[in-house]
Amino acid sequence: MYCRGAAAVILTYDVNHAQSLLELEDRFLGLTDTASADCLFAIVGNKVDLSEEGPGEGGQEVGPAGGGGGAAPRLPKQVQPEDAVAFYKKILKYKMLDEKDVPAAEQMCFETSAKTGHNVDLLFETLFDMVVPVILQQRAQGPPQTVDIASSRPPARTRSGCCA
Ligand SMILES: Nc1nc2c(ncn2[C@@H]2O[C@H](COP(=O)(O)OP(=O)(O)OP(=O)(O)O)[C@@H](O)[C@H]2O)c(=O)[nH]1
Repeated sequence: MYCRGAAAVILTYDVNHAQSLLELEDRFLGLTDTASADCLFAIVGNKVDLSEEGPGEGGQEVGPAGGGGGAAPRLPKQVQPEDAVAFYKKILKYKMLDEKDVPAAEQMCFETSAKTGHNVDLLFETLFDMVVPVILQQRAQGPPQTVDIASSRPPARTRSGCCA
């Protein structure tokens, strides 16, 4: 229901939890069936701030200890970028889309941290840069997909009924 007519879908998993990527495929991919035919898909591995290989608060790389300073111990990263790329390619297959007609997998797979903000702006700016021109073009070309009830005229009064 939420995906109906969607121009872009962001599928998010936890980089420290391999099962979360599998669940995207098993449980959530089918939910995108009602998205628009040329819908864009972004695959987002979140919570990189918790993983051993992830960036620190300022975006710098840190070691397994989490950069010191009492930070939570880092977790071994369970999902690698290439796993996300493979999942993106599975989506294209599922949607019967040709790789030539869609943005490259590497462009649509991100690793983020909602906690530190790492790559969050990049994710949304990349998607908006792709989606907004498409939406503007659709609006310019076709009739609106919604009905403006404020502009519709009231039905003409007709005389009817048993006493008319
Ligand atoms: N460290 C860290 N915690 C996060 C991040 N994003 C979300 N969380 C935390 O993860 C928990 C679940 O976040 P939700 O936004 O509810 O995500 P969800 O997909 O509904 O839940 P989960 O499947 O449990 O991750 C919350 O405690 C969040 O604060 C992140 O990038 N880094």
